[in-house]
Amino acid sequence: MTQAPRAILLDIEGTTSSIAFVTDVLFPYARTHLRAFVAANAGRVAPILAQVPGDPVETLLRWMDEDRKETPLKALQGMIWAEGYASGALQGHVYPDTPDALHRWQARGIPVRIYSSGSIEAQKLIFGHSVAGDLTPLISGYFDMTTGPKREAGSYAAIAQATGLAVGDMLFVSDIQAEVDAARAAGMQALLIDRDGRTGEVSSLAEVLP
Ligand SMILES: CSCCC(=O)C(=O)COP(=O)(O)O
Ligand SMILES: [Mg+2]
Repeated sequence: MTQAPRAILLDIEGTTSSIAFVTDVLFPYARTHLRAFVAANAGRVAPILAQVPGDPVETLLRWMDEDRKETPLKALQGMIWAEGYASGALQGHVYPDTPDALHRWQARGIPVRIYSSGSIEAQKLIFGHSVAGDLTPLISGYFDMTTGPKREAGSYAAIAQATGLAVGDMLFVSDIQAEVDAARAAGMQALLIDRDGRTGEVSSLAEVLP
């Protein structure tokens, strides 16, 4: 029998927040502001651009078109979004059941952590400036691709080790089957969420440890 999870690990895009917010709002915002941001912040972005082959800006634009989960791209997107959130141009989308679930799990003493392709800075921004207010006090930790790719079992083992929990005590929720499969291959509990209610094991976080 599967034991009750002692901690929860959540994906963002398609899980806590809508895919449309990421693809139709966040990604275009970063694309539109990339050139001006790089020009205005040459010193700050130099270490990031040094990790990008070829003409860095052209490569970053191509990576954006291909939705590549490259660490330098994710770092730069996070820096550009920071300005958007600070100015009020961006507000992080979360489904209404997301803050409800975070409060419910906190009341039960179940810590919640995030694992997303977005940089840790970008993760803190979407929850810190969300449509439901600042949700960061309800989140115990953040993991991004610097821990490892989301479709590799080793990443989930590394997250469990970093949190000091047995991997089987954690429950991961994601809208991507390959991520759920990787978590299960590591021995983590996992649930596939489909916000459209078609193919997932759940369609809302209200169904996760209700
Ligand atoms: C932190 S919000 C932006 C998410 C992002 O950049 C992305 O590529 C989607 O990542 P996820 O792993 O949450 O599906
Ligand atoms: Mg996702």
